[in-house]
Amino acid sequence: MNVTSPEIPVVVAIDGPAGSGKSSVSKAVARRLGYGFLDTGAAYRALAWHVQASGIDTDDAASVVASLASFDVRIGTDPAGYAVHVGDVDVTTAIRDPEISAVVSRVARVPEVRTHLIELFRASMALESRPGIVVEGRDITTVVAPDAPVRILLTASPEVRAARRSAELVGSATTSVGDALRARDEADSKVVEFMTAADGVTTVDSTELDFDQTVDAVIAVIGNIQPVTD
Ligand SMILES: Nc1ncnc2c1ncn2[C@@H]1O[C@H](COP(=O)(O)OP(=O)(O)O)[C@@H](O)[C@H]1O
Ligand SMILES: Nc1ccn([C@@H]2O[C@H](COP(=O)(O)OP(=O)(O)O)[C@@H](O)[C@H]2O)c(=O)n1
Repeated sequence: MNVTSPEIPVVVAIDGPAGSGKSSVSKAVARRLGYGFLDTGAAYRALAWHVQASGIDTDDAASVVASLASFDVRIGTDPAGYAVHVGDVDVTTAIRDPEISAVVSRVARVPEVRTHLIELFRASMALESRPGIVVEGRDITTVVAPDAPVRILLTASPEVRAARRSAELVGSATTSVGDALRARDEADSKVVEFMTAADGVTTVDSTELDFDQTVDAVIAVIGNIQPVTD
């Protein structure tokens, strides 16, 4: 019998550049461990969607900040039934559109946006009812949850990341996907550091690993730090 079930869920913090496998690997890790899963990038994407749906220019920072008042976002933490809603609209698929990818960095660079969303992430982490939660993004290991017991930087070479992402986008050439990823990483890097591991953060490089090997590598890092229970 488990009489020591923690009130505060164990946080596994994972950061990395676009296409490194953060969402898919984190979701698989969460499923295996019976943990929750929080995709923080989805919140920034959902805000970019909301801003565009409201007819606001994503470059107009003051209007983007004002739009936070009507930004009713819900991101589930069930890794098996992952969905993102803004109000009543299911935007799970729409926020993956390359059109959103092209503008999301513009809303993510606004300090008031980051403060607002970080509060939402911390509230969601605190409310998690499973024994742990895998939280992935760009600044989880450094800003959102710097005290997390497990902190990982998931990387892969730019060529491999572009190839993986273009395989998902039917009809997109690897070179144009690679250019778009590079441009987004460059824009995001001006706001948060996620290309190199901060002190105490373990790097998992998936360039030479297949998907299952990458999940195993992340589980191994978690297992090294805290006992993994069924
Ligand atoms: N180690 C891996 N080997 C092969 N494909 C992978 C690996 N990790 C992730 N993928 C695939 O690469 C694509 C991009 O992964 P994703 O999780 O969306 O990355 P991110 O969230 O970092 O942008 C997905 O189709 C995913 O299934
Ligand atoms: N913790 C985070 C997560 C995402 N983001 C922003 O949100 C965007 C989309 O994140 P994402 O994780 O969905 O992107 P992918 O790496 O999956 O393509 C990033 O390009 C960043 O601009 C952020 O600023 N901080």
